[in-house]
Amino acid sequence: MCILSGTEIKKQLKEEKLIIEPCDYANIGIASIDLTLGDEFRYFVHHNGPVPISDEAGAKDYQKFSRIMKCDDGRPYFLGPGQMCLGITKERVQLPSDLCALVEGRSRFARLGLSVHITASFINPGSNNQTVLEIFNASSLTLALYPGTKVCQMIFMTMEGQAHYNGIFQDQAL
Ligand SMILES: Nc1ccn([C@H]2C[C@H](O)[C@@H](COP(=O)(O)OP(=O)(O)OP(=O)(O)O)O2)c(=O)n1
Repeated sequence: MCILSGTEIKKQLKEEKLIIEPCDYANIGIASIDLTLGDEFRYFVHHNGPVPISDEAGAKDYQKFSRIMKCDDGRPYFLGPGQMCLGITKERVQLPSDLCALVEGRSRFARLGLSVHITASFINPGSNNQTVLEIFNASSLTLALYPGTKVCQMIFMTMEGQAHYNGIFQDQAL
């Protein structure tokens, strides 16, 4: 396994091996690219009874217990202490079959208690989608999430062998 440097990320983007849309080259760091927060958030609503965690749970199951809020015109989404919501990156990332990726937070926001995923950091080779973020506020403060913020970073790794994701989250919406 090898992590791509910023220079290698730019090279693969120029060769259109790796596709990120829209792509701002200024967001490429020394070994990752920052991705920005889209303007839709999914929050959970009260539900009577337990929600099953089982292999039969489909991609749409969590949507039954939730609602979408759109935050346009520069308005933030307010995430209270201990609350969780789903967000989605503005960028669509298309990985070739010999690259996989990790989505991770940025240190400056982690220090404020913001987690951009809850134990789901892995992006499969061949994935082609906007990344859904399982955002959690671990602090005692209310956090204001602004669409367009470079909220997370993606790290790219080469595969030993090739594989192509074609699962339920391919081409997903929030
Ligand atoms: N924070 C994350 C993590 C993953 N994904 C997307 C990209 C991954 O390629 C895809 C599948 O991820 P997992 O394999 O972790 O998910 P599941 O095991 O639930 O789904 P599947 O059965 O399709 O593998 O979901 C995402 O949008 N946001």
